[in-house]
Amino acid sequence: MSAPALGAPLLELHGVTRSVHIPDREPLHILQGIDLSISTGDHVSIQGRSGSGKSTLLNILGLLDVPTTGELYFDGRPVSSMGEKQRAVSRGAQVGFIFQQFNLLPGRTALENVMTPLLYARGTQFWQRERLAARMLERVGLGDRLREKPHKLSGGEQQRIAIARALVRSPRLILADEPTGALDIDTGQRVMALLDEVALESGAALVTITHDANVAALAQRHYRLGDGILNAPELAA
Ligand SMILES: Nc1ncnc2c1ncn2[C@@H]1O[C@H](COP(=O)(O)OP(=O)(O)OP(=O)(O)O)[C@@H](O)[C@H]1O
Repeated sequence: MSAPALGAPLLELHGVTRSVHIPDREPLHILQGIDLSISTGDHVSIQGRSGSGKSTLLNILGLLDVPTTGELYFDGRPVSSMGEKQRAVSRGAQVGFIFQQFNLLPGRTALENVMTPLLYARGTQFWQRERLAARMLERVGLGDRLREKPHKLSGGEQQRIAIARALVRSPRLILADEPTGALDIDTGQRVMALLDEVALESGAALVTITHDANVAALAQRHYRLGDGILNAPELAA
């Protein structure tokens, strides 16, 4: 399959809600009718207070969870028509995740960590996994630390390994959940600049979830989530 043109819609949400039912209590309506369109090459940020539903939305965007009502189209395909297995396959091939606490495997080297998503890949990606992982680590400036284990590296370096791991399968969508939350301000800014650059270079869409207004402001479109509703975007200056 050839790569999609930049600017083509990758994710479309129409009236997406998410509610949870807790025994003996009123249902909790976490997301209340989200409309959102994200294209390849976009960098979108979503800012919101703790408990506003950011992780719930991220789980839906990343095919980890499904809307209660409404529809999510991933690459033109309604997610409601996909079974759990199909969602898992699409997620593995098309979505890269970056977390606040890096979530690296502690006993494994930088290279082994970045190779992990390729263990489930098929064809060339599988056979060339060591070369692809080394190339990604070089791209994030860690070409000389391939055999290092995470505990020997700084927070910023660990997050760069996580970026390499998220990008190694050339996903169409990168979801970053508080990517600078465990870093100091300067390191966080450098890591975000790198993430922005490598995402753009790969043609992926980048969605950054953050509490931090400075991190949010790096995106082309900046949304706020509050009371389960997504506001109209603020465009970057
Ligand atoms: N499965 C669940 N059962 C009960 N309540 C839930 C469930 N999932 C989420 N919630 C509640 O829904 C609200 C939104 O949760 P969510 O984790 O999406 O918020 P968030 O914006 O990511 O918060 P934070 O920034 O603190 O991580 C919270 O009040 C949370 O307690």
